[in-house]
Amino acid sequence: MRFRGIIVGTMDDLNFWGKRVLARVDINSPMKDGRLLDRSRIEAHAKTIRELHESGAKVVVMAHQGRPGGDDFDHLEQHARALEPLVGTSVKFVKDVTGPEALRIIDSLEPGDVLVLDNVRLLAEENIQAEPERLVKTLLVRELAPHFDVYVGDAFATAHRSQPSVAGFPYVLPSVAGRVMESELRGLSKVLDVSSRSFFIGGSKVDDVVKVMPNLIGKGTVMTGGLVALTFAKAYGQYLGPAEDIVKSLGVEVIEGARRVLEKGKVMVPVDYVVERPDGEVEVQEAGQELSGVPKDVGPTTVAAYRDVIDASDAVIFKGTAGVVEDPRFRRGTVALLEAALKSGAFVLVGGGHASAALSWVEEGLRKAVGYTSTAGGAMLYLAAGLKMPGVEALAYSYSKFIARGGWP
Ligand SMILES: Nc1ncnc2c1ncn2[C@@H]1O[C@H](COP(=O)(O)OP(=O)(O)OP(=O)(O)O)[C@@H](O)[C@H]1O
Ligand SMILES: O=C(O)[C@H](O)COP(=O)(O)O
Repeated sequence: MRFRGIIVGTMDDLNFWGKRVLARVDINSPMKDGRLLDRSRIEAHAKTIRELHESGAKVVVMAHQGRPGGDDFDHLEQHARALEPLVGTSVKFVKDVTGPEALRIIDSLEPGDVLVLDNVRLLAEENIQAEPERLVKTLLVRELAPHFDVYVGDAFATAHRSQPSVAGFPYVLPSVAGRVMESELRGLSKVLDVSSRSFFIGGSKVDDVVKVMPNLIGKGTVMTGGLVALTFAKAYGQYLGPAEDIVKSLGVEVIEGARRVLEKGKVMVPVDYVVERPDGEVEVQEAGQELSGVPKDVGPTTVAAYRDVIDASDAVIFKGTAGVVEDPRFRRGTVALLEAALKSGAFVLVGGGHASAALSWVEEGLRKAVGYTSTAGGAMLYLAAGLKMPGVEALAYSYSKFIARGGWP
């Protein structure tokens, strides 16, 4: 398939019967207290895994959950259990990635078997980002690649990361796009190039947002929520009270990056917050004043201001959440903004694990008005900003090196 001037192979290009397939998917899901809060990514990628199983491949699933040190950093056993009914066969799980136990099971698989490896980010080197020449030298690639015939790159939501599991294997194995990767590339390239659009960008991955924002300024009004909003409020010189330390913990380079974005153009920040006081009580407070607690959602006046922008847009691109949605007390801003977008008649694109999960809290009749739901938040923004996606570039390289030349073993 062609995508923005490059060609990547798809699963239609290969016969998988009896082949050892390493399928990198993105089933990184919202979790709280060790429990999965949402399974939409698992459901999305199950289609790719099921097709490989039914094609008689020996399927090994590689994925991550969370980031080291994060509350949602966990094993993938629950994910393997959740996949089983969706894939239609028993799913093996091994609490290992490149160790002897994993390799023993990989080498013993029969056609149609499915094995899920443990969280690939348990390996320190998976958490680096580097050029392909460095990625192919990692232990992860060197240990696993010899046990496989083909790599299926399905982790579109992680394709903006130049990490070994995402952008290393296609340089040493014949590789094609999985069904999620294929549909996201086809779907998003259609919906991202619309005229009058606005962006709601929230959530906690401020480093990603600050990186792509310079390319979004001028492409539509940007409304912010979550930690992204607090960072830009700080960059505007707002005093955040108890939230000062939270923003400072993101790092000086992130705040400086936000300031550089504001030199290129303005972004909208909340005019009121829902704060959680030290005594646990919740109240709405105006921005800019001495906050009595940590801001954990946007307030009603902000929703009203953002609604005016949304109503004037032909398309609204939604990434991240307005509040700490793991806590039901801080979901109102996100749900209200999603409902405003869905009622506005604009084309609504919702991207990301938590943002897509938030759709489930919107009343069902309204939910149907969503124009496109992407498994990716950050990666979708990279695409909207026209930035390179290492995971897609790697698949394009593999197509030219292996697939196009009939290099399929
Ligand atoms: N004010 C806030 N303070 C702290 N965390 C916040 C705040 N608002 C939102 N968050 C956190 O942001 C996270 C959701 O943002 P995130 O950027 O991960 O969105 P996403 O839709 O999952 O996109 P992606 O797919 O890129 O991860 C949630 O875990 C939520 O708790
Ligand atoms: O949820 C996501 O955005 C993807 O799984 C990538 O996760 P990351 O931002 O921790 O790399």
